[in-house]
Amino acid sequence: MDFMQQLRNRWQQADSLVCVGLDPEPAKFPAKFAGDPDAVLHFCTDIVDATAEFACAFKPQIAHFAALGEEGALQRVIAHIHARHPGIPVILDSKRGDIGSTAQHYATEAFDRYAADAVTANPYLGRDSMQPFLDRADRGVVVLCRTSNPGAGDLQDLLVDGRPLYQHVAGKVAREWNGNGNCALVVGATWPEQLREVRAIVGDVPFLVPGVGAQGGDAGAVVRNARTADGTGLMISSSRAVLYASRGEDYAEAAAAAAKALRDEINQHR
Ligand SMILES: O=c1ccn([C@@H]2O[C@H](COP(=O)(O)O)[C@@H](O)[C@H]2O)c(=O)[nH]1
Repeated sequence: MDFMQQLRNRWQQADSLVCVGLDPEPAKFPAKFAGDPDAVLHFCTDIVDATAEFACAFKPQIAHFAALGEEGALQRVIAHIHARHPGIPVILDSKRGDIGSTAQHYATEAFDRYAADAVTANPYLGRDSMQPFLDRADRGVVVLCRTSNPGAGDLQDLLVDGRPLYQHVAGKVAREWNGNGNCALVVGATWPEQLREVRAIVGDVPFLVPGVGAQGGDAGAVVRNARTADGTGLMISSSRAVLYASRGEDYAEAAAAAAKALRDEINQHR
């Protein structure tokens, strides 16, 4: 089943728009993982199993694994999600983008090496740099549009033909790059007004929305401004606020409670 169909099914079956981010930081792990050579793998799979019922997607962030030399753990975490929680799509957050011949290898990395269902991608090298991802019609391509960070506007807000650059990205993705229907957009929860504007440009294209939880975005405002007519269209992503809800022995239960609380808060506004 392709990424978009999996996502739609999951929105309905789990009644959830929550994406659980997997950003392992061993210094924040509970004490029981000290001395475990597979701590990253074990912590992440514990979190996955605890939060799966509340998740429409999981989003491992590649730098959090690669910086630790834990690419093997990333592969095994994704394999674990597919085996134990089939139907929950995995978005590899790697923000790739390069000339076409290199981008082809990034697509192979995300979809074949890691078996991700979707990947985040940086559009600023243009259409040819996105083509190897777009051509994988069964996989999702989640294009950076208006990111959640404080400096997002430095470049993304520059006016081009009277409109901010991020609006051009939104229009291009929705009208030119989405021939296979496999595109989504990253729009930060920290920018409710831009969420509303981008939704008006792109119709029902799904949004990956990081920035609730540790970055302070308002989940209710995200939903009110950016849901689609059927009350879906969003993958609202939280990493640290779920992963590190407790550093004690109850870390898995606390993560589950945080994911459930986010799901319930979101659903109040749908
Ligand atoms: O615009 C963006 C794009 C990606 N991210 C990533 O999402 C998570 C956010 O983590 P929190 O702990 O929930 O703040 C992280 O992996 C970022 O690399 C983003 O924050 N903003």
